[in-house]
Amino acid sequence: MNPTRVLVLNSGSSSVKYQLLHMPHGDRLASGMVERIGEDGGPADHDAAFKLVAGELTDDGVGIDSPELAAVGHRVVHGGTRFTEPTVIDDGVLAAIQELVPLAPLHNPANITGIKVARELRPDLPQVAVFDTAFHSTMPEYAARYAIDRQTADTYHVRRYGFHGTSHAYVSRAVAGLLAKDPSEVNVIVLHLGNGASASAVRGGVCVDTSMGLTPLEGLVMGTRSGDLDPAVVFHLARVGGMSVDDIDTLLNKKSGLLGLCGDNDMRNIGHRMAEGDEAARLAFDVYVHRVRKYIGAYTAVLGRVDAIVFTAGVGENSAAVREASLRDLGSLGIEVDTVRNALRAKTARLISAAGSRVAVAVVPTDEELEIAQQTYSLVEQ
Ligand SMILES: Nc1ncnc2c1ncn2[C@@H]1O[C@H](COP(=O)(O)OP(=O)(O)O)[C@@H](O)[C@H]1O
Ligand SMILES: CC(=O)OP(=O)(O)O
Ligand SMILES: [Mg+2]
Repeated sequence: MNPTRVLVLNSGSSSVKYQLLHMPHGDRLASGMVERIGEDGGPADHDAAFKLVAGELTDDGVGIDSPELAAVGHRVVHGGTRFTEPTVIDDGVLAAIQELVPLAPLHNPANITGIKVARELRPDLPQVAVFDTAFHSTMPEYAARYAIDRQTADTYHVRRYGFHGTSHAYVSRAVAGLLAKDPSEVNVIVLHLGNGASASAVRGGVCVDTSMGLTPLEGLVMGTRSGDLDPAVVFHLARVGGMSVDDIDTLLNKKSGLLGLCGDNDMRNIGHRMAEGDEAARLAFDVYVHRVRKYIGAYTAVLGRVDAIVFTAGVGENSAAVREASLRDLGSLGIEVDTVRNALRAKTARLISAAGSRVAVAVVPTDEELEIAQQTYSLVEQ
């Protein structure tokens, strides 16, 4: 009997999640999560978080020691142009992931820590990297290129890479299933609204544009990241504000977005504050939603025909208010939401569009861990 279990480590900017899955069906045997890394009440950093995770993994029941374990699958956020497929990690691959740290400073170091921890626990197992950037590698060059000097861009690898690709891939395929269609038949706008947030335009199962860029800073308003802004804001803050490049980096990545606008990066708290008439929370919400609407309009034009808009990740799956405000009065684009369906709380994939809506609107819980497990298993099974 070949081993049929896969352990998945998914570390994001503020959390580490793990799951043990039984393949090929993907039944979940164990799971856990460490959250609020670097915040009050949470572990100080990803090293501390992985110590906690390693402790749980060596406990009875989770089975890091199990002979049934076939591989460990790791979410790796930045794969550059080199990694567009799931990859077995050797020292050369690890060094390449390390070289990409400047392009994903909040993420790749944590992914490397996870790889090292898993290697130490099970040096005998294949460790597989599944890259956030991979699904976006199919973007046409005119979508991936920034309009700057080509030679400079090429020398410094400056281009749109896109992130959350594992989620965009999973969710765009799942929504096709919900519509009883093959992924190749549907054009989808995916809105991954978590702590990090990104939109993508997926034509027939292939990504043709996405909102995140060289790094996971561009695009939508996020928990602590600004998303799109005039690049001259950076020069202005340096020249007139006297801020260093590192200060500005920290400002835009960690002190902006919802947090910068109203002091709160959690959409739940923002909802409570809005209910009490808090003006700053209302403005943060309005800025956030306005940006989502702009990307829906942009990707509608990019795709030409849109079959489905799908919301996923913490905010997208749970905030009926964000979904409602993002799609309000878009009947001219063929988008009509059923307010009752939208307000229902559920943990399953579901349609929330009105019966006559030309564009289907759906909520699909993302499952990056299952997607990583499947990609990992199909690589090591051969
Ligand atoms: N019930 C809810 N209503 C509104 N927002 C929610 C709810 N539950 C979670 N969220 C939002 O989801 C965010 C986290 O999303 P998640 O996808 O788990 O983030 P990440 O994986 O990027 O760390 C939180 O910041 C919170 O604002
Ligand atoms: C790429 C990215 O932003 O990831 P996360 O949402 O986990 O921070
Ligand atoms: Mg996430």
